[in-house]
Amino acid sequence: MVVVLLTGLLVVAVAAPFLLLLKVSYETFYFYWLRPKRIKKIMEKQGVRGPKPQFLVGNMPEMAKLIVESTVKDMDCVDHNVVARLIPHYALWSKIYGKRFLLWYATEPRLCLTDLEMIDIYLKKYNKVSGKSWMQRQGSEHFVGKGLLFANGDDWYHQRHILAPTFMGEKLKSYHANMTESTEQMIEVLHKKMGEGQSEFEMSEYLKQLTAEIIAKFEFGPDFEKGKYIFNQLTMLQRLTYQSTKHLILPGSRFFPTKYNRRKEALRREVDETLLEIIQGRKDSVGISRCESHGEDLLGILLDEMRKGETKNGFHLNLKLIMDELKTFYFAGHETTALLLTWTLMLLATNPLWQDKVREEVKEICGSENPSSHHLTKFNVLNMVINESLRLYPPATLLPRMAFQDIQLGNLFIPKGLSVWIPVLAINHDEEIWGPDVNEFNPERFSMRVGRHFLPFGAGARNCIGQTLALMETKIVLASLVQQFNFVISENYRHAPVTVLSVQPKYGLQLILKPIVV
Ligand code: HEM
Repeated sequence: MVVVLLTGLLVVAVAAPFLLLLKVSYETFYFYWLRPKRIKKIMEKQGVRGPKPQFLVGNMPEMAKLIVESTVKDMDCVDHNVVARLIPHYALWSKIYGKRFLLWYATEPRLCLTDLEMIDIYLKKYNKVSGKSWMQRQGSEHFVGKGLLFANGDDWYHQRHILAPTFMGEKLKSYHANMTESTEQMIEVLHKKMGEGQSEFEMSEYLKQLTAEIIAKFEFGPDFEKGKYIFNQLTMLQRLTYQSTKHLILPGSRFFPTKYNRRKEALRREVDETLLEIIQGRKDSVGISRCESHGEDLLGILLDEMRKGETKNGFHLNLKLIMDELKTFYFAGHETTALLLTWTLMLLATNPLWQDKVREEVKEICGSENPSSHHLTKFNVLNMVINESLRLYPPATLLPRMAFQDIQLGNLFIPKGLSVWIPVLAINHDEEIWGPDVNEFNPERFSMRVGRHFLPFGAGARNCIGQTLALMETKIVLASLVQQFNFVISENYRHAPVTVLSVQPKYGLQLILKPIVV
């Protein structure tokens, strides 16, 4: 009996690793081969086709080649017809296969969907059974971890619930003073440099620094200088991650000890250590002062929430998640707002009539006062200009959503595991939607209510949580700038939009500023 038992145990001990290996191999095979094949077949049956994918890399090499070719040269003039330049693969494949086609991001099939009614239903009704795909999450894990932007399911729901009040009502208005203060400081620097004889400024860099400071104050309050240091490191991490995305396509490649991976790991550790230092400082000062609150900034709000312990639903905010959230909000809120400001300034500099209109409106509403929260709701022309800028150069060029279960969208069946890829940039430049002047700067088109075809901040429950904050900041900065300066585009400006996660001016934005004398 004992011998049989021992033999049995031995067989299990020897076989277990093989069984495990078999299971892992099957799962990998299923994930990388069987499931995509199944999805391809289902989509083909519905008449949805696309370019032929290559083994493991899908259509990525072709996409990369097309983008390199389309962006190698600057544009001849300030032309907003940018779809063929920024997403040449969309321009090419939508012509061959129709606007609804299937492309392969490595082994992940993505359905390009431009049907506005379907998009509306998918984003609004199916937000609980769709979300960010494995590949997207892997690509961003190093710099934002498991924060709101890449969370799914219940995790996303609880985080959103905790964070939403930070962006509402009086809380939102309380960020106003910091925004004005930082904007004034930037304007002072510009005036000072003009006093020293400088007239041309590379504004995208100024705006990046300004928006980083504003978001650092929003997240870290009195510790914002340390926050800015963390953001610098995060920006480097983001760049490295972008450069190394090409390695993601190989299973397990993020564990390879490559130069990128080692550097990424060192930076990630440095960011986490500095964050922990700030957090410990906060906890210590609460302990010493016996104060109830950890502060009014995002970090304080999150630490207070952690102290409350588990929510009714069993969700517990922990230190790691707080750190992920702080990184997430920088990543989601910094560059997006800086780019909105940059492109809007470029559009105003190249459209002096609209610049004057905005200035007149700001003068009428604010007089010589700094723009404040009660002024912001009265801006109309400025709103139209901002919307037109978001349409022509949307900071978020696409919305990706993977279906986590089979979904029937009207006459279209979306199988579990298929990523839906909503090309916001292409929709924003679609002549059928916007009319023959689609590639012109015409803010007048936003004098009427905007329909569901305008998605700069997404739609449904997973829309941008920071949109009101972003718009408040954008209005304060733009109104303050037009109050102080007249600006024209410099002859050194080269119109060369490129996509590096979002749409950027490749060589920055060179403007000639002239102070307005009152
Ligand atoms: C012009 C500026 C901005 C634009 C154009 C923008 C755009 C977007 C879009 C399109 C989404 C939806 C993404 C998707 O559906 O996959 C999104 C989500 C998000 N945004 Fe923004 N954003 C901006 C500014 C901000 C700011 C200032 C913050 C925070 C301070 C922020 C935080 C977030 C977060 C955390 C999410 C994820 C929300 C969720 O999944 O529940 N964004 N943003």
